[in-house]
Amino acid sequence: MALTAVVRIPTRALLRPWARLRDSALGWMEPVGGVEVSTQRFGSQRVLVEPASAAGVAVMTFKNPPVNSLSLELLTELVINLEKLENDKTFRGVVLTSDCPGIFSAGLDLTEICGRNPAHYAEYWKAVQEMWLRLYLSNLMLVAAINGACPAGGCLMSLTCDYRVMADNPKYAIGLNETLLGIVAPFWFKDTLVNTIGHRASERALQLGLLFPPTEALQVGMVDRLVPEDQVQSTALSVLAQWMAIPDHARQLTKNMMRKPTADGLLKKRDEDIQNFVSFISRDSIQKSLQMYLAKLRQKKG
Ligand SMILES: CCCCCC/C=C\CC(=O)SCCNC(=O)CCNC(=O)[C@H](O)C(C)(C)COP(=O)(O)OP(=O)(O)OC[C@H]1O[C@@H](n2cnc3c(N)ncnc32)[C@H](O)[C@@H]1OP(=O)(O)O
Repeated sequence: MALTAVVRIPTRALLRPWARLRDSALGWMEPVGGVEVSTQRFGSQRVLVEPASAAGVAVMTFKNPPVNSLSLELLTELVINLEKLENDKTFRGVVLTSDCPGIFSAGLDLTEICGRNPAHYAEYWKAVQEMWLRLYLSNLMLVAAINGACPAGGCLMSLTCDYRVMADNPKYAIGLNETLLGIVAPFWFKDTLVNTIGHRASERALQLGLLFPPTEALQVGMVDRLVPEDQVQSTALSVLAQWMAIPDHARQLTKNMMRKPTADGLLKKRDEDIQNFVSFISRDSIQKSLQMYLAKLRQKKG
């Protein structure tokens, strides 16, 4: 791929995300008898975080209607809230789920990668990388409660989790469908998929941009369990309860041993990956494909 666009990569957003967002984490920590414990709902506008009834577990719910697209704001809030959970040693596990009926996440926000300038593409891609790195290398046990459609970036987010529970509804599908939009899933999307379903299945899924209905997703290993829609979150919580029985230290070291080499692939060339993305996404032909895809989505209603 030609590396033509050279852009300045703004770092302010993700190095100090707190500086950009009004922190609405009221009630995050309450001093009780000199010990700080998390007691109530916190989070931010688009990412709600609620301690579950089981000790040590939180539910992180994405609320970015209509489709939980991964806007820059949502990505930033996700990273902030994850970091808060990581720093609060009372939490060991998190369920990730959606507040948008029938949709886990529609993936990257197409309005962030269409019709903007190179500096914006760079800032946005850095936020996507940051989301992936933080989730993929999280010390917390992460379980995705996939309660709806889960294409592209939404699928990637779920693949960073340690376990995936999906609603058994044939209307929903999950997969990395980038080629259908005329774009190419980056190597770290590919690596995450290969680590989950293996090389041959990934090769086919990525080339064809396959969106798997739940039964097929289970067969190929993209999700770990299917349950009726109203049991997705409770099942995710009971899976976490089983994982909690494993000593954290040993589990965390094992997770890191399994995942660090993949994450290092991106960490070693983050800036190059951003330059690649910016030069690819800025091409006229790619912008035209994305505009046509967005127009088709918008026309669906009309
Ligand atoms: C070298 C690097 C290369 C680049 C690598 C890029 C990597 C990742 C790619 C992505 O993640 S791109 C995003 C891919 N996502 C999709 O293909 C999903 C598209 N959306 C849908 O299929 C459907 O919207 C849905 C999620 C199945 C939901 O269907 P539903 O019928 O409930 O809702 P819609 O009417 O389709 O949509 C409502 C509303 O939302 C807008 N919208 C949908 N998806 C997106 C999105 N990803 N980004 C921004 N906006 C989105 C849709 O246009 C509608 O808008 P309005 O008409 O209400 O204005």
